[in-house]
Amino acid sequence: MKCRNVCCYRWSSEERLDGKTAIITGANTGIGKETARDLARRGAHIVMACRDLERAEEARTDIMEDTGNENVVIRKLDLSDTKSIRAFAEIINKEEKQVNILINNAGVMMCPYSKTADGFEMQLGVNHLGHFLLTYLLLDLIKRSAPARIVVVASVAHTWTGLRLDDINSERSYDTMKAYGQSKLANVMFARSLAKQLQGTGVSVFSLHPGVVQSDLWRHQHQCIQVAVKIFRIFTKTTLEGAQTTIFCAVESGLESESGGYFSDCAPARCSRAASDDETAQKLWEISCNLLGITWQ
Ligand SMILES: NC(=O)c1ccc[n+]([C@@H]2O[C@H](COP(=O)([O-])OP(=O)(O)OC[C@H]3O[C@@H](n4cnc5c(N)ncnc54)[C@H](O)[C@@H]3O)[C@@H](O)[C@H]2O)c1
Repeated sequence: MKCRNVCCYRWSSEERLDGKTAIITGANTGIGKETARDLARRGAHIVMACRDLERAEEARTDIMEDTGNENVVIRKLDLSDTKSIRAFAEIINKEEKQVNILINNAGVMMCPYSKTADGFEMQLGVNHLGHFLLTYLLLDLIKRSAPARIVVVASVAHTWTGLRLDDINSERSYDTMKAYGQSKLANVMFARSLAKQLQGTGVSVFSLHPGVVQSDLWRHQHQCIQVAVKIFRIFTKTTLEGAQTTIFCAVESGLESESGGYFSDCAPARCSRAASDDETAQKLWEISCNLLGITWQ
C-alpha cells in the first residue's frame, strides 16, 4: 500500500522477516540506517556492515531500543579496501548460516579526487567495485539461502553520463558529477546483468533511486546545496521516506518477476538507454573482474 503524498510515497506492509538474515552496507546513517531499522522491526537478523564502528554502535543501540529486536550485529566493512571486503565476507561466510537479503547501500557522492586502497577512483571503487566484489564473495551463501534478494541502491544520477570504458578510473580527467553518475550507472548495469545470470536460482536483483534525500551524502557539496536540500522539503525526502523504495524491493512479495528492474517511489521505473545497453554492461562486467582480479562468468 502506498501513501500517494506528492513527494514521499511512503510504503507500508505487514510482511515479516522472522528467521531471515539481512546485510545492509552503510547501515549506520541515512537511508541504510532507516532500512536496517525497518527490517529489524519485521524480525530479521540484521548485519550492519559499517566502516565507522563507533557510529555503528550508536545506530545499533538506537535500532534495538526502537524495535525491541536484539538480533542486530555490526561487522566492520570498508568498501574502499578490498582486504576489508574479503575479511568481512570471510566472517559472514563463517558465521552466518544464510543471507536472504543483501542491500548494497553504502555510497559516497561527488568527493574530491582520491583513490581507494587498491588504486580505484573513490566513487567507482566504493559505489560499484566494492559492492561488486562483496556480492561475488557472498553469492554462494546467498544462493543457498534462496529465495533471496540483492538490492542495489543506485540513483537517477545514472542518467547523467555514460561509462568511460577507456578511463574508468578518471585518471586522465576527473569531473565529480560525472564520476558519481558513472558509478551509479554501473550500479544499474550490474543489477541487470546479475539478475540475468541468476535466473532460475531463486535470487532476485533490483536497483533503485531513493529520491533526493536529506542525508549526509551531500557533505562534499557547496553549503548552499546542503541548505537547499533541507529547505526545499517539498522536493526532497527524509531518510525514512528515502528508505521506502529499498525496503519495498527487499520485502514486497511477488516482485521476483521484476528481477533486474529499476525502481523509484516503490514502483518500477525506466532506467536510461545507456543503462539498458547489454553490450556495454558485459564490458563493464569484464573490466570490473579484471580490476578486482576475479573470475566471475
Ligand atoms: N541522499 C540522496 O539524495 C541520494 C540520492 C540518490 C541515491 N542515493 C544513494 O543512497 C545510498 C545511501 O546514501 P545516503 O543518502 O543514506 O547517504 P549517507 O552519507 O547518509 O550514507 C552513506 C553510507 O555509506 C557509508 N560509506 C561511505 N563510504 C564507505 C566505505 N568506504 N565503506 C563502507 N561504508 C561507506 C557511510 O559511512 C554511510 O553510512 C548511496 O548509495 C547513495 O548514492 C542517495
